[in-house]
Amino acid sequence: MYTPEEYDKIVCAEIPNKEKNEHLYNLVIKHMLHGPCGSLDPTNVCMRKNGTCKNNFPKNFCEETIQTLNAYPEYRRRDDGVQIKIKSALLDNRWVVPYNPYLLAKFDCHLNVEICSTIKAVKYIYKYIYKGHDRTSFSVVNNKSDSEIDEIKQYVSARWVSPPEAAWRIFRFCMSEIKPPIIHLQLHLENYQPMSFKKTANLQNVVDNYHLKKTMLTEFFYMNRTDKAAQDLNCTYVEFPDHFVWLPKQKYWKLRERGESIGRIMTAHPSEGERYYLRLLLSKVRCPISFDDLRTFNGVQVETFQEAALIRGLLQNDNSQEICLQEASLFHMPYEMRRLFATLLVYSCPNDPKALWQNFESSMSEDFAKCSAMTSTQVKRNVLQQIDGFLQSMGKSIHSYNLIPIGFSYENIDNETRELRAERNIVISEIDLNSIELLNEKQKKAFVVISERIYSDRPGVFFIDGPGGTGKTFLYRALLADVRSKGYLALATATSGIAASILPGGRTAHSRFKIPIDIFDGATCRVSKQTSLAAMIKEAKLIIWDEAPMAKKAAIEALDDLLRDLMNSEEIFGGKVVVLGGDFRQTLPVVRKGTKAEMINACLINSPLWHKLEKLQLIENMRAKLDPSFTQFLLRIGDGTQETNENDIVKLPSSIIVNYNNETDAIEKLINIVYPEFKDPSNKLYCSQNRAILTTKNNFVDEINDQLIKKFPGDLTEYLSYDETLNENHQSEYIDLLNTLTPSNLPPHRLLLKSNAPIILLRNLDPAEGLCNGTRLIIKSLSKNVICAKIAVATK
Ligand SMILES: Nc1ncnc2c1ncn2[C@@H]1O[C@H](COP(=O)(O)OP(=O)(O)OP(=O)(O)O)[C@@H](O)[C@H]1O
Repeated sequence: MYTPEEYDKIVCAEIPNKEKNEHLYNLVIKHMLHGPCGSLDPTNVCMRKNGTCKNNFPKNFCEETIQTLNAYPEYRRRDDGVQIKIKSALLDNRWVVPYNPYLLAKFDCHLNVEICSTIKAVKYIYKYIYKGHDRTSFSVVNNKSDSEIDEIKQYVSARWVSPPEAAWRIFRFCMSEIKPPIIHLQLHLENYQPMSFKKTANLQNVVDNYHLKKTMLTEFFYMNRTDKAAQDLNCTYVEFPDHFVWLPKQKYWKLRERGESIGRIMTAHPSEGERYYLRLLLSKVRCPISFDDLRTFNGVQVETFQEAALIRGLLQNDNSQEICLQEASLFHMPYEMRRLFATLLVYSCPNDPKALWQNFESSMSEDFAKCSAMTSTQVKRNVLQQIDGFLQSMGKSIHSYNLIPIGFSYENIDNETRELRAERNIVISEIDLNSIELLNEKQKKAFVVISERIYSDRPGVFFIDGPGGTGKTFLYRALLADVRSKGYLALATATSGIAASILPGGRTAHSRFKIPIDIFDGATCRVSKQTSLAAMIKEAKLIIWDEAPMAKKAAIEALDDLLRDLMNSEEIFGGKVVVLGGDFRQTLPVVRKGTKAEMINACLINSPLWHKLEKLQLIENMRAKLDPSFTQFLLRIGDGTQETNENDIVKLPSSIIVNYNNETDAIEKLINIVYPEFKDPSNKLYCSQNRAILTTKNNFVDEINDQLIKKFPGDLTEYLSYDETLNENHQSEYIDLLNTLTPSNLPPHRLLLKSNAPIILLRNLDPAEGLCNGTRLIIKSLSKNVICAKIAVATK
C-alpha cells in the first residue's frame, strides 16, 4: 500500500457517523478513544514527566490522509464538530486511535491498526512479524501490606502460554527457523586456514594431513578445477552454496538436489589488508581455480590481492580517470576526448585536474594542431574554450578546475552563444517539411491557426489536446520545420527528456528555460535579461512545450512570468506564440507522496492560465489506424469510461494478453513477442531500438533487462560500480548491502552490456548536442573504462 487512498480503505482515525453505523460508533467510543490526558487529565498513565502524552495525543486535525517521510501516515481527522463526552472531557477526532472498522467490529476490543508499508526501518519487520504474544505481569496487592515483591514469581505465574505453543514446547519442536538458510563461507589467505587437532597429535602428521587442510574455500577452488557442473555454472564464491551443499564431515561440496541457501563470506575489515582484498575478489570473480588464479588478470599474475582487485576495477583507483583517458586516446577523435575530459571533470572529480590536462592536452589538441594557420596559443585557447563549452552545458565552468595557465589570455565563449549557434544550425529534415502536405484535417486547421499568428506577429497561446497517437508530435515537427525553414528561431521543448529527444533540437523545458527542478508556486526561471539566452528566447517566433500536462502548473506559470518579464509585456506569455500540448490521460505531474487531490491541484488545468489557452483538438488516431478497437479501448481507459469490476480493476482484451504458466515463463514469453529477432541471431537487431517493454517499478526493469541482455547476441562486458560508505569504518560491514542497492538515477552495481544494445543516458552531458537525461543510445564498442555509443532516436 503506497497511496493515502489505499490507507483510507484500511485504517480510520475518526468517530463514525452515529446514524449510519451505530454499532461501529459505539465500539469506537468504547475502545478507541485515547485519554483523556494532557490538560484534561494530567494524571493519565500515558503522561510523561514533562507533561506530554507519550503517544502524542491529541493529534492535529487533518483534512486528508498524508504520507510522511519514513513514519506512520498522518491519518484523516476532519474537524467535523463531533464530540464525545468521556470522564467529563469532550473528545473529538483528534483523540481517536487508528483502527480498522472490520477488525474492531469483529473482535470488539482495543485494536490499534497502523500502516507501516512506507517505513524502511528493519526493526518494524521484526516488530510486526516476529512480535511474540502480548504478555502482562500483574498482581493484585494490598497497598497497606508491605510484603516482599518477587518479580520472578510474578513473571512465572503471569506468563500465559497458548495451548498450541504449549504443545509445541512440550514436543520440543523448533521455535524458530531461518529460511532460506545462510551459509557462512570461510575466508582465509593461502595456508592460513584454521585446523583443529588433538592436543596429543603429532604436529608433523597434522601438517601433512591433506584432509585436515581442506576448507570451504580450498574445496571451492577444487570443484572449479575438476567438476564439470561447477565449471558450467561459473559461480562466484557467494553464489556457490545456491548450487552445492557443504558436507562438513567429508569436507566436500556436493551438488544440491533440493532447497536453496544464501552464501555470505565472513567479513573482513579493510585494516586486515590482504584478507579484505581476497574477500573482495571472491565476491566478484567467477569460477576461480586457485589463489594464484585470483591474482591473475588478462594473463598477468600480480603479487598481491590488492593489486589484483585494482586491475580488475574492483577498487577505486586514484588514477582511474587517467586510465580512462588513456584508453580513449587510442581510438577516439580529439573532439570526443575533449567531451570525455569535461565529463570526467564534472562527474569523477579527479584530485588533480591540472595534471590530467597536462597529460592529455596533446591528444585533445590534435585536430586544431594540424591546422598550420593556428599558433600554439590559439590551439590551446580553442581546446580550452571547447572544454569550457561542455562544462557549461553541465552547469560548471573551466575556472573551477585551475586549467588555464597563469598569464594565459583566455576569453570565455558564452555557452549560451554556443547554444544559439546550435539552435540556428538545426538541420531541417525534408520529411518534416513534406509532412505539412500530409497533415490531416484537424492537424491542418491547427497548423493554419498557429502559423497565421506567428507570421502576423500576433500573440497566441494554444493547447493541442489529443489522445496518444493523434499526431501531436507530427504537427509540432511540421510547425518547427516551417518556421525554421523561413529563417526564424523556434524553440522545441518537452517535459521529459525522451519526448524532447524526438523533436528536432528538442530540450527539456526545465533546462531550456532554467526552471528550478524543485518547483514551487511563485518560483521563477533563472534567466537574467542581459544574457544571450534571454535574447534567444525573445527572438524565438515559436515556443513548443510538449507533454505540458505532465509538468506542474508552477513550471508553466514560471515560463509565463519569464516571457512577460523579457518581453516587457503584461500579455499572457509576453504576447509570444506558445504551443503547449499533451494528453491529460497520460502521466500527470508527480507530487512525491502526494494525494490524488494534490496531484490534480498541481495540474495545468488548475492554473489561472488554463482558461486563457486556445484549445485545438486532434481526434484521429494516426498511430493505430489499423486497430480501431484497441484505440477505442485506450480512449475509454483514459476517459475513465471502461467498465471495471468491484475492485476498480479493468479487464484487458484477451488479444493483448500474453498467456503464461509461471513468472519466469511470463517474462520469457513477453520478450519473445516483443523481440522475436532474438530467437534468430542472423536477424538485424537494429529494429529493436524502436520497441520497448514498459513496466511499473525499477526492480522489474532490472529483472527484465537482466534477461534481455543475456539473450542479446554478442559478448557480455561487465561493469562494476565502486560503492563507498561515508564513514570508511563501515565499509566492510555495508559493502555487500550497498552493492545490492539500485537507487533510481544510477545504473545497477553490476551493469552487463553488449555491443549494439540500446542504452539510456542518465545525465545531461551536453543538451545542445542531444545528450540529455533520457537520450537513447546504441552501444558501438565497449572497453574497460569507456563506452562508445551513438544517439539512437534524436535527430543528431
Ligand atoms: N497526418 C499524418 N500523416 C501520416 N502519418 C501521421 C500523421 N499524423 C501522425 N502520423 C503518424 O502517426 C504516429 C503517431 O503520431 P505522433 O507520435 O505525432 O502522435 P502523438 O499525438 O504525439 O502521440 P503521443 O501522445 O503518444 O506522443 C506517428 O508514427 C506519426 O508519424
